[in-house]
Amino acid sequence: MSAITVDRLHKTYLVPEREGGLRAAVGALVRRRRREVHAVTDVGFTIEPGEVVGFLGPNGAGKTTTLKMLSGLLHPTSGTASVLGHVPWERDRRYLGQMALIMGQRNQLQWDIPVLDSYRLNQAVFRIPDADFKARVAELSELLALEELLRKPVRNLSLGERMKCEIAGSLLHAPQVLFLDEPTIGLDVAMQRRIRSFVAEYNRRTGACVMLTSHYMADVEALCRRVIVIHHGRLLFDGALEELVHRFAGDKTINVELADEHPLDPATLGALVDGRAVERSATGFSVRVPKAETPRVAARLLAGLPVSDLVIEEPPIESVIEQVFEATSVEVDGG
Ligand SMILES: Nc1ncnc2c1ncn2[C@@H]1O[C@H](COP(=O)(O)OP(=O)(O)OP(=O)(O)O)[C@@H](O)[C@H]1O
Repeated sequence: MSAITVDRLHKTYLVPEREGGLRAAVGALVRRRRREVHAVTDVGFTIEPGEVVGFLGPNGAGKTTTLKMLSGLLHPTSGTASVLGHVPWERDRRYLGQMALIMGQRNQLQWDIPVLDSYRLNQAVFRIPDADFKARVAELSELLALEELLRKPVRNLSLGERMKCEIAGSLLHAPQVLFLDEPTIGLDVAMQRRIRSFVAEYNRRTGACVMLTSHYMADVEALCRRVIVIHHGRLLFDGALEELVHRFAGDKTINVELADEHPLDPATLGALVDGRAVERSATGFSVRVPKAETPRVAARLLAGLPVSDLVIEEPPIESVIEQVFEATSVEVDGG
C-alpha cells in the first residue's frame, strides 16, 4: 500500500475583499465581498513508504497549503487523500501519532521553558512511554548534537539551534511520515548540511517517508531522487530529478581544456562555436550550447583544436527550475 495517495485535491480560500476608504469600510459591515484564491487545483500523486520526495514550486505555488491538508490542519475544498490509510483532515489520533509537520518558519516549542520541558509536554500529548521517550531523546540528541541545548529556554537559542530542537521535538513520537516545510530556511550552510544529513539518516534508520519543500536546491539534490513540482496550484512535473533536468534544461555547457600554450585565435574559435559567447580561462574556455547542438559542437571542437580534456555539463538545478517556472508563468499569464 502507498504511504500517501492524493487524488484531485483542491483548496480554494475565500479572501475578504474591499477597497480603501471610509465608505468601503462601512459598506463592508453590511455586505462582505469575497474573492476566491485557488491555492491548490486538481493535484494528484502517490508516494511509497520510505521515499523522500522534494515538493517544489515558487512562492505562493500551493506547497504549504498541500502539506497542511496532508497533515490534517486544513480541509480541502474537494478531492481525496489517504496517508498511512487515514484521511488526514479527520484528525484521527492514530494518524496524528504517526506523522509530523515541521515548518521552518513556525515555532512549535514553548518559548519560555527549557527545551526538555517542551519535550515532556510532547511526551504527554503523544502518550510516549517513559523508556521510549528517554531512548529517543538520547538518540536524537546524539544525531543532532543537542546535549548542551536541552536545558536552555527556547528563547535563548540561536535560529539554527532552535531548528535542531524543533526537529527533534517533532520526532519524539517516531512518526512514519514527515512533512518538512522549509526546514533549513535562514540557516547557515553548515547547519543546513547538518539538518540534511540528519533527515537522510532518519529516513535510513526508520524507513519513514518524507515530503520536503525547500528553496535550497542543495537540500533537494542531497535528499530527493524524485521531485513533484507545482506552480499556480497545479501539478507541473512528477518524476526523477534527473528527468526534470533532462526534460527542461535548454542548454548544456561544454568545458574545454587545451594542450599547453596553444594560441587560441578568436576568429577560429568563433567559427567552431557558431559565434556563441565564450568564457575564457587560463587553460581553456567554456561555452553554452543548446542541448541538441552539443554533440555536433563538441565533435567540431575536438577535431579543430588540440583538446586535452572536454566535459559536457548539465546546468545547475537552480537554473533549470527557474526555466520551468518562467515557461509556465508565460503560459499561465499569457492565457
Ligand atoms: N489562509 C489563507 N487565506 C487566503 N489565502 C491564502 C491562505 N494561505 C495561503 N493563501 C494563498 O494561497 C496561495 C498558495 O499559498 P501557499 O502558502 O500554499 O504557497 P507556498 O507554495 O507554500 O508558498 P511559499 O513558498 O511562499 O511558502 C497563495 O496565493 C497564498 O497567498
